[in-house]
Amino acid sequence: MGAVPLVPGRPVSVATAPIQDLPAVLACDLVQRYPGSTAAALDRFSLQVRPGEWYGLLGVNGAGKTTFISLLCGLIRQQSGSLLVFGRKPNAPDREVKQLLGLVPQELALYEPLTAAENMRYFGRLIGLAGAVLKERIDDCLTAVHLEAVGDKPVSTYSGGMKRRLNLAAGLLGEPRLLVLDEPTVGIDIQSRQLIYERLKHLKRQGTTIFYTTHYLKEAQELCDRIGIVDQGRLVEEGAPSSLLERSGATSLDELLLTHVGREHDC
Ligand SMILES: Nc1ncnc2c1ncn2[C@@H]1O[C@H](COP(=O)(O)OP(=O)(O)OP(=O)(O)O)[C@@H](O)[C@H]1O
Repeated sequence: MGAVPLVPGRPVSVATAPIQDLPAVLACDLVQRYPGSTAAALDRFSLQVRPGEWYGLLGVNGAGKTTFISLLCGLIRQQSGSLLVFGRKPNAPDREVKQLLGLVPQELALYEPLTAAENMRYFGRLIGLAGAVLKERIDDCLTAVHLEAVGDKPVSTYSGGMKRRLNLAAGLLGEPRLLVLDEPTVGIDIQSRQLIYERLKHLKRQGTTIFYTTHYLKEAQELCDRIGIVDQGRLVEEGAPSSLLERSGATSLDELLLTHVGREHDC
């Protein structure tokens, strides 16, 4: 593998570099088009996420956030450009990157008739966990999202907020270095949202890199180290929330986001 520039002018070799010296995400000139679509879902899209950073990708519906996350997690085939996660290609056959990455998808990926613990066992086995280690990870992750007391209940009996928390717990099973969350708190009350954010803050303190999308812009402003704004598949703004606002003169991220999107969009 080649050299990946983390700091301009200071390339590091992927083969020998410790994970923490590599960009968590390095995307260059991605172009992605769905079959039958005239407009590109991603249009020369580039961004870099530093290890240990909390990066928020914001944009209106249809801007391209989920498409980028799908590429990042190797869920769709990359058409053009380059993309590396800690120096590794997301869809490399050795699946090494899968051990570095945890995904909390927008759509709940849970089996309703199974209990929370059974769901976790299933997902844990998919990423190669087994035996006592798997049991310990399940206990830890259910406790982390305050579901340990109801782990033996079928998911069909859970509230929406509990399902969201279980979705997060499943993404934490492999102790990922990069946690990717696509609208992790959509449609849940402030209490469950708070719980999820507390857990994410804890993970960040431990060095986990967090990449997330949200429509809760006030929270993104408070939580993220840096924010990128995507519009019609292009990254149109990027920076620390405070400097973005200072630079643009906007009073909030909502206002800033609206200055970047075409009037035909709905938010
Ligand atoms: N499977 C698909 N087939 C065809 N077009 C798609 C598909 N998935 C997404 N698109 C289109 O690609 C563009 C980007 O969609 P994407 O889901 O990445 O946006 P998003 O920013 O995640 O939106 P949201 O905030 O609503 O989740 C949109 O124009 C969308 O209609």
